[in-house]
Amino acid sequence: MGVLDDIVDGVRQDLAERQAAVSLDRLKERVLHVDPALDPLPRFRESGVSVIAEVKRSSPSKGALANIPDPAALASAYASGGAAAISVLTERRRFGGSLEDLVNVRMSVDIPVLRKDFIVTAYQLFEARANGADLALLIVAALSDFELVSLIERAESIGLTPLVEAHTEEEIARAVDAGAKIIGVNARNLQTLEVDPNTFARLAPRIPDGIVKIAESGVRGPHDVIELARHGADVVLVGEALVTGRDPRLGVADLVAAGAHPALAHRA
Ligand SMILES: O=C(O)c1ccccc1NCC(=O)[C@H](O)[C@H](O)COP(=O)(O)O
Repeated sequence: MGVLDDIVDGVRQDLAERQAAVSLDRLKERVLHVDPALDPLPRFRESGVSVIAEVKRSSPSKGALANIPDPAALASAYASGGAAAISVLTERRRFGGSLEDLVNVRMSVDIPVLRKDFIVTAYQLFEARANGADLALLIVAALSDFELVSLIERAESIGLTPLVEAHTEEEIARAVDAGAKIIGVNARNLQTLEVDPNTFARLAPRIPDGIVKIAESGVRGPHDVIELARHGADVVLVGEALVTGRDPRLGVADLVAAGAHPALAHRA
């Protein structure tokens, strides 16, 4: 069993417990009363590279990364540094996250918030929206074509914007065919955990114009942002470099400044 399958297995076990505690009908009711979702697309389509800054405590590849006692304070710092959105890892077993983190971050910022998790059922989408998420991650490698299409449709029907993640040429094609409006190219192979920094440059030309292109994983600093922008990235999603860096606000501000560099005005 690869790492991704192992993670999804644990996610399904935790999910069964939550489903036993809170019915889908109860979640649907909560979704009706939550504030409308924010649309991230206009910001992602602005000139310059947008930054999605991640709340990430630990990971399967690196173990413990950062003690984050107050995710809301971290998210506020990211927002004041100019982040376009916040990513919150809500998976518990391998990333140390929770839906509580999502709620706390939601209450602390007025920019879009992504639920970054291993979503395999509509129930998790309702959970995401009920707890204030504006976007939800859908990982192509974890889903059949039928599941991907139906989860995209379900997400959109409740106001969530799906970020569809791919790591290979074939997964990009599946994401495009499923109707993704935002595709994240993850440089990390989720079965082996290896990060190949050339993944975005190799796969971005496969993504049709009009679809927002996000470069995910392994972004270490401003130089990487400039390189990814040259290859057509609209957005970068950064976790480890920010949570292990010296100052989250300045860390984001440096990435935003790199992505706004005038030399990138005519980027691919
Ligand atoms: O980060 C991991 O080790 C990981 C392993 C298996 C599945 C997902 C994983 N990470 C989730 C992410 O996609 C990253 O947190 C995100 O792209 C940010 O990456 P980084 O900037 O390299 O922390």
